[in-house]
Amino acid sequence: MSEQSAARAAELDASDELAVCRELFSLDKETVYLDGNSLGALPRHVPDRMRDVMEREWGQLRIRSWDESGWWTAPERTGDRIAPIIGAAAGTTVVGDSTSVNVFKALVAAIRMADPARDEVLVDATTFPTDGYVAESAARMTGKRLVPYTPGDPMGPRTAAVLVNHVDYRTGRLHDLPGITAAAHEAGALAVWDLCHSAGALPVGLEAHEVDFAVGCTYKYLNGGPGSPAFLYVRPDHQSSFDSPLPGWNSHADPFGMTPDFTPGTGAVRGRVGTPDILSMLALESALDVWDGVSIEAVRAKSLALTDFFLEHVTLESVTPAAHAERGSQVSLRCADAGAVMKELIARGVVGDFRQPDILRFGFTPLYVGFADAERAAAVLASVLA
Ligand SMILES: Cc1ncc(COP(=O)(O)O)c(C=O)c1O
Ligand SMILES: Nc1c(O)cccc1C(=O)C[C@H](N)C(=O)O
Repeated sequence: MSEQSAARAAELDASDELAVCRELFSLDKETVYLDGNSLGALPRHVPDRMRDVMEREWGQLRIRSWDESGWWTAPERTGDRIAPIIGAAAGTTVVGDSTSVNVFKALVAAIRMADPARDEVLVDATTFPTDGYVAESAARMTGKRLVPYTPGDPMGPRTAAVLVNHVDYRTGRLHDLPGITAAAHEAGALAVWDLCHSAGALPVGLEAHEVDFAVGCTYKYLNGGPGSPAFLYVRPDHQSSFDSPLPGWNSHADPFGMTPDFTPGTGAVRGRVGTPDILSMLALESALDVWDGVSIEAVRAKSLALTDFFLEHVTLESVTPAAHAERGSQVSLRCADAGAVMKELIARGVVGDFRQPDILRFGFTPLYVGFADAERAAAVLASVLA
């Protein structure tokens, strides 16, 4: 890579308003970390917070912490921290369970909300596998037919609901959330979005686009830590009719009434099921501090600039669209022997990942990845390929 590229990267880093955020994360100089679309980096302050959670809240206060340390309300409170990042209002988003489980809740609830005469459930033809598996089971359980959906396909009077990944995990293609949601509504159907690869990476605008349900994981661009709980969004005007297929005592209007009959709670709590995974939840809540004062628009602008820069400096074929409107926050390159090439990249300090059959995937997390990282990754890739 030329000195010119390095100088250009330095210039871009110098004028980057988000560059200061990198210091908030635990990273090492030897590594270019481009796998935040799989597991986000650790915000430096989280271990101290977790020490306090373990030693004081759990160790000393024990059971009292459900109230006194706010454990009981952590799912809604943490949901309210995520809501502005995905363009949602307070009280619409709850944190808990995995994305897979939340896909099940959202999709079955959407099917139950649709006209029962509608017999088709559409699922993104290139979906991340778990959504497809869950959708197949949800369709089978509700007596519907599962139909693969490619954005642009018509929806009609048979469509009950459509489930789409906002950003394709393999190619990094950004799907048209406003357009697909509007098309679903025009056809009389409900739209469910999987935001795993867009939450924290780009503006989503759930409320503005009247999305019915959305789910997403928090361990990628939201840096919640391995296996941190997912989120579930229910549109405000659907909340009173949201009929969760997994009602549990935590979604009951009066959990400690412990009555045999189920009366759903109001608002976001309906999306809860059982006892929340408090340690992971509180690590996530703490990790979200890095978003204080950060706008998702600034994150998007830097993400596009970073991926543009990287694309300009690589020679392999990109399967990630060149058009900004169709690009998430990753670059996926087609490469012969991609598995072995990625192994070598990692050995040389550039961490991305490999996806079957021939994809090198590089995730760009604007809060901690800079232009010098992109430049070094492209240079190391060129040397591995040579
Ligand atoms: C689009 C998408 N949906 C779902 C998941 C995973 O869901 P879970 O957290 O339940 O494993 C991932 C990544 O693992 C993903 O990329
Ligand atoms: N959730 C993961 C895990 O538990 C282990 C390894 C990777 C993951 C991932 O998140 C993969 C990711 N969703 C993907 O886009 O491929």
